[in-house]
Amino acid sequence: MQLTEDGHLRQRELRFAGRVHHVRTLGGALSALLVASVLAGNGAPAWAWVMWAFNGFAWPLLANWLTLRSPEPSQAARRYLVVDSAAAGMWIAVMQFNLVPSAVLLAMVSMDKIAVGGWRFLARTTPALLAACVLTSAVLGFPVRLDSSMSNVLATLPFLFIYPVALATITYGLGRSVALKNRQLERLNRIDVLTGLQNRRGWNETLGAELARHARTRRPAVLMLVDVDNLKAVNDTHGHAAGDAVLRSVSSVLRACIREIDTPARYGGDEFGVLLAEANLVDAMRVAERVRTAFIAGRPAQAAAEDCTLSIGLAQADLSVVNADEWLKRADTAMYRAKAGGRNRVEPDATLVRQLR
Ligand SMILES: Nc1nc2c(ncn2[C@@H]2O[C@H](COP(=O)(O)OP(=O)(O)OP(=O)(O)O)[C@@H](O)[C@H]2O)c(=O)[nH]1
Repeated sequence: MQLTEDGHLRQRELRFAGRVHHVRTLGGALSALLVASVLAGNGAPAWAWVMWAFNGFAWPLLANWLTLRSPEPSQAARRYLVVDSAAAGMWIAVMQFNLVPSAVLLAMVSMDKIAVGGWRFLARTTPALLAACVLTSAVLGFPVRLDSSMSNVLATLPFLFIYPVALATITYGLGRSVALKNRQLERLNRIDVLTGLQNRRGWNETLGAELARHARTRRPAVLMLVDVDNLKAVNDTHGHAAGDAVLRSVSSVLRACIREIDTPARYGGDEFGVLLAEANLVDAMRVAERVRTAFIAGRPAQAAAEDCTLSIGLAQADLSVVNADEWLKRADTAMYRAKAGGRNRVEPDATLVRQLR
């Protein structure tokens, strides 16, 4: 099933909300342990335990339920993260600033805000944390008991170890998937959608690399430029889809007629190219002839009806070819000679002609 742009956006928002939910559920349970150890040590009243149970175990479920019902889950998730910060501020005050649990709670709450939205998001949530902390402390009469007992420290350890590891695992996974998507995009940027061949951008790089190799090793290479004859007539008479079918059939012929080490590409609208590696002039002429005749043999009926054929120009790499543009220009000149000579033919560029004689 194909998703609309809105559908994709919502799915992305829901994935984000899902991640926030999992982290909050884990953080809620782990922080409940450290808060419980301080509450127990301080002989906290019943209302504190009710709030503890709600915040540690019911709030993650409620926040997730509200987030999923929201038309904008991502924004809702961020809103409830601000509530999390406020809750942390409140618990720090309720724990009477018990040093180790308070410091760890503050560090973890800050860490997940930075993981979600960087320092800006931390700055957005910190006022809520401070306000809740000051307000709660004021209501309780500003009690301060900094000492942390051994049981406070032990109850803090699971939060201290498990939470950062979980957060780092999620962050690493996200980083990997972004890197993977970037690589996919980079690949797609070099591919022609209609034919699946390399596009001009990718091919130009391939040509540059081949020229550099030639300068180093003097290994031969020939650039073959293929232009479809009369494609406009196919488009005009039989429609654009018929023209597309012709272009696809050219790409199939190219693939079928060349070797693994050769690189075919769609160079422009109805222009194709093949980099024939390790090929001399005689090899290249033979391949080009094979391409020309194979296309005629297998071309779609509409292409045959419009006398749609291939004009092919060849240019060999040599040391006077300084860059890919120069190489292409030579092949282009040869290809236009093929057009001028009546189309449906193969022409080598002028330097090759001299060698042939
Ligand atoms: N169907 C289709 N047509 C395309 C595509 N890209 C370019 N064309 C068409 O290719 C045609 C190229 O026209 P021309 O340059 O006049 O070439 P031609 O009709 O093949 O004639 P000659 O090259 O002179 O033999 C134009 O009609 C373009 O619209 C494409 O992706 N699909």
